[in-house]
Amino acid sequence: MAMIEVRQLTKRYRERVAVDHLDFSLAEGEILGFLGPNGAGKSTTMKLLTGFLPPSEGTARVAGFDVFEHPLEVKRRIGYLPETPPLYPEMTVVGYLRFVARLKQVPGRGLNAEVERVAGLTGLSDVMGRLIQNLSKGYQQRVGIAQALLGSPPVLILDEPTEGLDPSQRAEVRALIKGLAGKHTVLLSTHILPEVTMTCEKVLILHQGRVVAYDTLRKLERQHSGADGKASLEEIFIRLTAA
Ligand SMILES: Nc1ncnc2c1ncn2[C@@H]1O[C@H](COP(=O)(O)OP(=O)(O)OP(=O)(O)O)[C@@H](O)[C@H]1O
Repeated sequence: MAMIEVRQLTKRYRERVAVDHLDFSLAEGEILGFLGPNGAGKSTTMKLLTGFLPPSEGTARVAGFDVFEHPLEVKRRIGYLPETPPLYPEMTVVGYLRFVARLKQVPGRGLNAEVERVAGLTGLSDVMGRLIQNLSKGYQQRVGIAQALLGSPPVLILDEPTEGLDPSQRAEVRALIKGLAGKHTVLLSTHILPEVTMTCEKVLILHQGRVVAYDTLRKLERQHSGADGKASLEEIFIRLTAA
């Protein structure tokens, strides 16, 4: 069974078509690099998949549940890092993570251990008592990733998870995401193409709401290679999103 299955998914904001008859699916344990220039429709697709927005047309299923018919079943199976993480700046890191864990119905007895587990994974253990508003942007981003991982949901939807991180934090988060493969199904949106090359086997490139490439990275590179050798993901991206 596909863990994410999107069929003819379409979203219009008045006359603007943000997502245009999108089709893709992800098998269990796959990581899909979800790419596209600014305004291509990535965040809108992620909001449709997580039930934050209703579609204009088409269907989306997560773990076999229709996103719009069974929103609670879907939300229980998804960890979502939106473009702007939903943080409460006046809370401490530990207070916030415990709060989200309760919202996600992590059982009371295992709650502290689960908070510690995600804090360890995201490198937050040393800042648990600090107020979120006093953390650097990179650490705030880690808190956003940590809340998505709470409860170990089978599907993770990460909208630019390394945004605002410095190069070493970025490498850490990349390794973390790579480590999620196999155990979690991950939809990963990013503008950092080497990140995709390092973490994803499969890539989907959106342009003006439509799919312009959807394949394994290896096949795309082969397909776009010329006499001068193998095309890089960056070259492929620029070529397909130029118009
Ligand atoms: N609430 C809204 N009302 C009207 N138009 C919107 C709304 N949200 C997004 N759009 C438009 O829909 C299109 C897709 O936007 P979206 O944010 O999904 O793109 P994106 O690929 O995530 O871009 P970025 O990489 O800049 O985050 C854009 O043209 C955007 O202006």
